[in-house]
Amino acid sequence: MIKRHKFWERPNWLFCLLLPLFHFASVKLTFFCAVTPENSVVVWLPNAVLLAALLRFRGQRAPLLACLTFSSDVLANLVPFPWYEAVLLSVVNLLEIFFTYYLMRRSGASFRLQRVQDLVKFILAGPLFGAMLAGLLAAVVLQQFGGATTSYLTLARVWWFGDGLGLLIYTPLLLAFTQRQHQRVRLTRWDDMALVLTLLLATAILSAHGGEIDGVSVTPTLLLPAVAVIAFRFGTRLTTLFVALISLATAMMMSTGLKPFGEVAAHLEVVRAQEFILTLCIVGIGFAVLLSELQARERELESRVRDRTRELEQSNDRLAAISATDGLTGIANRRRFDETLATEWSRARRGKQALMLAMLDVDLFKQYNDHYGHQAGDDVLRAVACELTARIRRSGDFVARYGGEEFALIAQAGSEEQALATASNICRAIEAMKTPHLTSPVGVLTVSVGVAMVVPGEHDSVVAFLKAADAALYRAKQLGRNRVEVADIERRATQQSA
Ligand SMILES: Nc1nc2c(ncn2[C@@H]2O[C@H](COP(=O)(O)OP(=O)(O)OP(=O)(O)O)[C@@H](O)[C@H]2O)c(=O)[nH]1
Repeated sequence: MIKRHKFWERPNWLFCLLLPLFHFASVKLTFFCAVTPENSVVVWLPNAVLLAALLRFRGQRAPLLACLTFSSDVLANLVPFPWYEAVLLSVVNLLEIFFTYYLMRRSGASFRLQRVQDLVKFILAGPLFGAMLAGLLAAVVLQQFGGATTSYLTLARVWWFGDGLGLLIYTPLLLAFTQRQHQRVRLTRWDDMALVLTLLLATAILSAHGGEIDGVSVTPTLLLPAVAVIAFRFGTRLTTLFVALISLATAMMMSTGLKPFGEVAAHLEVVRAQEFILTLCIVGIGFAVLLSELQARERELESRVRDRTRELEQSNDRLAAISATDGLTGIANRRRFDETLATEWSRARRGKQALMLAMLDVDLFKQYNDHYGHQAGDDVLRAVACELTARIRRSGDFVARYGGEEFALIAQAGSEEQALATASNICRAIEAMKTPHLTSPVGVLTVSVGVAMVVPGEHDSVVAFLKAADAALYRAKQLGRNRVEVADIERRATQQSA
């Protein structure tokens, strides 16, 4: 099985086999509906087959496709015309299609015909100029070789309109059914019924001899509002199909002598039918394409707004992360620390859990800076931050740079002993880094730590908690540095050297 999207990538062998068959059938169908002695037809469908193929495949294998449809055109024309006339008329058809294709390429129109501007370019290139050229040439052939009795201008006009309408109706129809539509129309049972009723109404109107149904005067113009509603409700695909069916029905009724446009001369009847179908096309297909373009623009706008909102959210997230991060060490900053402490405080209070806060300060850091330089001081702060982060074990634990050479650790601790052990470990870990500090009595870089631990109660405050940890840190400094002091929150002094 050839997949649908693959099938439409390039004209493959299957397509090349089907194209002339389809083209031949379309010529036969069109002749079946021929109404004038010169074989003038209301709508000439076959040219749209090759044009749609050229547009769909963007001109790939154009000579091959042209040869295939030319052969089928000549073959089908051999029945109503002598061979030289059949060949000449097929050449005219080919010229029309390639001239249209050339004009569309030159105008830069998208071959998908899904925007109004592309549809307008297509109408100018095909139904207007391409079909007009064919009409002027075909009328010469019909008069010179076919011995047609109708005037040259009438022949040219009927041919032009027939070809033009064929291109106008069937090219968008064939393209619509061979390419993906922006939006799929889901038909309800009511929609199906409305479509069938409209087709019945159309049949009744077209078979009313351009006159009356049960005393009510009706003309085919009555179908215009119906086609407008179809375009509004069902999109390009179904509208072009509907217009194609109506045009086919019109031609067939004329060919069977039903005279939907009243008792008028044959060539005048063709002209009236063509004008009616032209109006139907402009209203139906034009409206459908306009609506589909507006809907596509709306979708594009919505998707752009979605993209922009996502970008904005991402940059907001980035900004939030930047505003919560310390630029030098890359860990959380004071602002984030304040937020986290407040959150953890509330959580611990709700869950009646113990909360531990450790404030760390690098010892004799001014002297370190003075001795090793500010840059080396920065490196040390980064190294301490790195070590603290590595020491965090549980997911709820949190480390921040509180300011200057001071850091803070928030953690859940089961007991005061645990909190003390954690702080002591950190203290020893920093000393174990063995960062030379010649102006310190220890000879290496050390930190002092003040620890506070509490199960937050109703009368406790986070500010007092912070102050207690700070006071413990101050005590650690006073008592000789490189040590841990535990805050005396419940008036129980605990002291431990690191
Ligand atoms: N290199 C560097 N130094 C900083 C930074 N922030 C603060 N400092 C320095 O840290 C030093 C802190 O000095 P002090 O408050 O006197 O404390 P200390 O020298 O560590 O003495 P103790 O705390 O009593 O052990 C000052 O010299 C500040 O300039 C920083 O981001 N980078």
